[in-house]
Formats: sequence, C-alpha cells, structure tokens
Amino acid sequence: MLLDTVVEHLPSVLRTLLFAIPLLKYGPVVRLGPRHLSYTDPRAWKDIFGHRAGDHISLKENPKSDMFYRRQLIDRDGMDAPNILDADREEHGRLRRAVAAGFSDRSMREHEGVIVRCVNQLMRGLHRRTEMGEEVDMVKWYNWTTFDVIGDLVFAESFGCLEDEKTHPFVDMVTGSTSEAAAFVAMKYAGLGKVPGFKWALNKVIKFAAWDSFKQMMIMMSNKLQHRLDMGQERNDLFEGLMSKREEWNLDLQRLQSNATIIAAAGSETTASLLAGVTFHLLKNPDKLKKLNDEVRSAFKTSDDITIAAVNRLPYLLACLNEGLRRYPPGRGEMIAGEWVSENTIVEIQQYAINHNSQHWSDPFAFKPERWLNKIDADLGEAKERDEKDIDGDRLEAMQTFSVGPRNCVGRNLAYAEMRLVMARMVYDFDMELAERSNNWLKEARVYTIWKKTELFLRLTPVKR
Ligand code: HEM
Repeated sequence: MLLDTVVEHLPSVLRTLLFAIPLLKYGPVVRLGPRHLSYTDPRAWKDIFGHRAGDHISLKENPKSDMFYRRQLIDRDGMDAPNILDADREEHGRLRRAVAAGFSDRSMREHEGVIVRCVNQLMRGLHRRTEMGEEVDMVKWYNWTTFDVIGDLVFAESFGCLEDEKTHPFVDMVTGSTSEAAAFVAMKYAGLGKVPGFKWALNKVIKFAAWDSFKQMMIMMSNKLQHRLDMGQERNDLFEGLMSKREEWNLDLQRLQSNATIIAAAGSETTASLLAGVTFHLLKNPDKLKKLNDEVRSAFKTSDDITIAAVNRLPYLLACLNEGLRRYPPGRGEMIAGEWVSENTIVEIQQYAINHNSQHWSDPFAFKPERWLNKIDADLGEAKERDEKDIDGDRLEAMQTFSVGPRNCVGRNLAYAEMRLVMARMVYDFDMELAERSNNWLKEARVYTIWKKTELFLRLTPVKR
C-alpha cells in the first residue's frame, strides 16, 4: 500500500521507466497504483478496448480516463472543444460515423494522388540533398512528408514543408507538446489538480509564458479551417464527413477546429515516427535490409509502377513494417475499468511492454520481420486470433499498435498505405547507410506518450539502373 502511494506520486515519465521493467519481467498484470492496473496479457486487448458482444453486450464501452485524455488543468478561454479522441461515448459514436467514410477503401484510392505527389516531392528533395553530398535527417524528412499529406487531406492545403524544406509551426506544436502533455498528466496523477490554488497558479504561469504562441497557433488553425470550409462539401477528404453534418448536428467552429486539428496530429507524427523507427532498425540489421531491397527492386521496372495496389503485394515490406510497429510502437492507449476489476480502476496496456514480453515473443528485442512473414492478412496487416504461440514462438496478436474496438485507429489503412509507399520508394531509389552520429539513435530517444526523437542522419546513394 505504501509502495502504491509512493508510486502514484511519481511523475509519469519516471513511472514509465520504472514500470516498463517489471511489466517486461512479470505478467500478466502489474499494479501501478491502488486503482491502476497494467496488463500484458493479449486477451486484455478485447476485454478493455473491444466492442461489446455476446455476454458483454449489455455493458457499455469503457470510458477513457480523464487522467490521460482531458486537459482540465489548463484553462483555454473557451478556445477548445471535445474531439474524436477525448469525446464521451455518445459524441464519439457520432463523430466516428461522420469521419469513417473518408477512411474507406474507396476513399483511400482517391487519396492516393495526394500521397504519391508528396512521396515524389520527398524523393526529389532527398536526391537534391544527396547530390550536394549532405547527410539527411530522416526524422525531419519523414515528418515533412506525413504532415504535408495530412494537411492536404484535412485542410485542403499542404503544410508546404517539403516545398519550403522547412518545418511548419504546426509540426513543431505537435512534436513539441508531448513532453508538456506528459508533465500535465504527471501533475494530475500526483493529485496537484485538487490542491487549492494550484490550477489558478499554473494558468497564470502558462498565460505569462506561452499564451501568445498558443493563441497564434489557434488563429493559424482557424485560418486553415476557414480555407477548408470555403472549399465546400464536394471534396472527398478526411474532413468532408464532419462538414456534411455541420448543420444537422449544429457543430460549432470550435468543435470543427478541435477535430480537424486532432485528426491532423494523429495522422502525421505517428506514421513519421514508425517510418523513422523501421529505417533505423533496418539499418542496424543489414541482412534484413538486403532482403527488403531485393524484394522491392525486383518487383518494379520504374518508380511509376510503385502504387498502393502494387506495394500491397510485397510480403516482406509488410513484415518489416509490422516488426517496426512492434519494436517501435508510435503511440499508446489506455482506458478505465474492465468488467472483472472494480469500478473506477484505470486499466491499461502499455504497448512497449506487451510488444517485448518474453512470454509472447521469441527473442523479443531482435528486429525479426520473418516472424510476420506469410502469417498475416496482407490487406489488414493483422494477425489471426489464437490462444497460443505460433510455430516460431510468437503470439502475434499480442501486438495491437492501432488498438482495438470502437475507439481504435480510424486511420490505419491510410497509415499502412503511406508507410508502404514511402518505404518502397526509399528502398527503390536509394542505398541507405546510417551516419556514424546516429548510431545510438534509439538509446537517445525519450518517451512521453509518443516518442521524442533526435535526428536520424543517413547517407543515401542513388541506386544505379
Ligand atoms: C503508424 C501510424 C499510426 C498508429 C500507430 C496509430 C495508433 C493509434 C492508436 C493506438 C489510437 C487509439 C488512441 C487512443 O485511444 O488513445 C489511434 C486513434 C486514432 N488515429 Fe491513429 N495511428 C496511426 C496513424 C493514423 C493516421 C494516418 C490517421 C489519419 C488521420 C490516424 C487517425 C486517428 C484518429 C482520428 C484516431 C481517433 C479514433 C477514435 O477515437 O475513434 N491515425 N491511432
């Protein structure tokens, strides 16, 4: 009990560090606090996050924890509204239905032009820099690509990062706010939100230190939103579904802006993170990179042949991406209360811990794409459910990097399409080498909800054909 209390008052980053270790070592459940359980049992995915079916149909979906998802510590002067990620069950259901069409297979085919245009721009930029004899920081270039794609698909205009070869302030806001968000969670977790005067003092400090830049950001996002609204409903993109329900549901500008911003943030940094993680692991495992080079380079005669449909037929590429999602999961997910633990208990699954638990994985810290090869659905990238390890000693369905159930990642298809296209083009166009100074890239990374990455420098040599 004393340990639980001490633990509850540790900052979240420290807790993550301390408890990733027991979670990797013990299982299948570790108590992180008096009312906080963390699972590494694969069955917990469905029990915590899954759709309610069969015997559980009468139970409601577990609500998301205010501890992690609401930001009541900061007073935003009404410039914020619930969004698809943190809305309650009712509002979430409506928002999810509205945006779902923009993520369908049909829509994905319509989005292909935008993705390919950005990937071509990425390649042109990398060739230019390489001709100048420079090492390139792939964290930056991948970020520029995925943010430009999402800018076009949500706000009808790219963020212009690839064109300007410059990071847009929105990218900085998304990548820079992770440590700040983790600090607020730690404060709430330590109970500071309930201390009289604390919230008031915190808001005074924030208003003094960062209010102007926050307001500028909100004005910039509202201009972007206005640009999209001016385009009307006829554009099939990720925002159209919300636009079409605007009057019927009386969606005010704040709600539209909050949702557009969260969709843009959720759909960019995550995919870029994974691409950086996979690239690093491939470069650290040259035999795996060679296999991928062989698969991609023998599949296409020209780079124009590299389409979404064509990259979907490359099994080793998918295996590499899935192994990247396992070794370097870009996000996390958590909720309150499962039916077999008492109410008001926070129950969660930590992606990193379940993805590296030796009870589910053979050689869990090795980058082994082969563990996925020919064992997963090529369209979904998903492992079939089973209650035991497979012949190679892996329990593939333990990994659910996109989460499961009604609040899982709605952008999963888009993420796979982007990751496959970008990775295939990287490998088709370049021989990649890790620059000396990025040798310890993974060790230097910090985790606050998402990864805070340092630069990933590569030396690229165009493939001669
Ligand atoms: C490798 C890439 C990605 C990973 C690993 C990932 C992972 C996740 C996870 C774990 C969740 C659940 C989060 C939670 O409940 O806290 C989520 C939700 C979400 N993701 Fe992704 N995501 C990725 C790419 C994308 C893309 C490309 C989009 C496109 C816009 C996107 C849009 C969303 C949205 C809108 C939600 C909220 C869904 C809801 O609550 O109904 N994600 N994602």
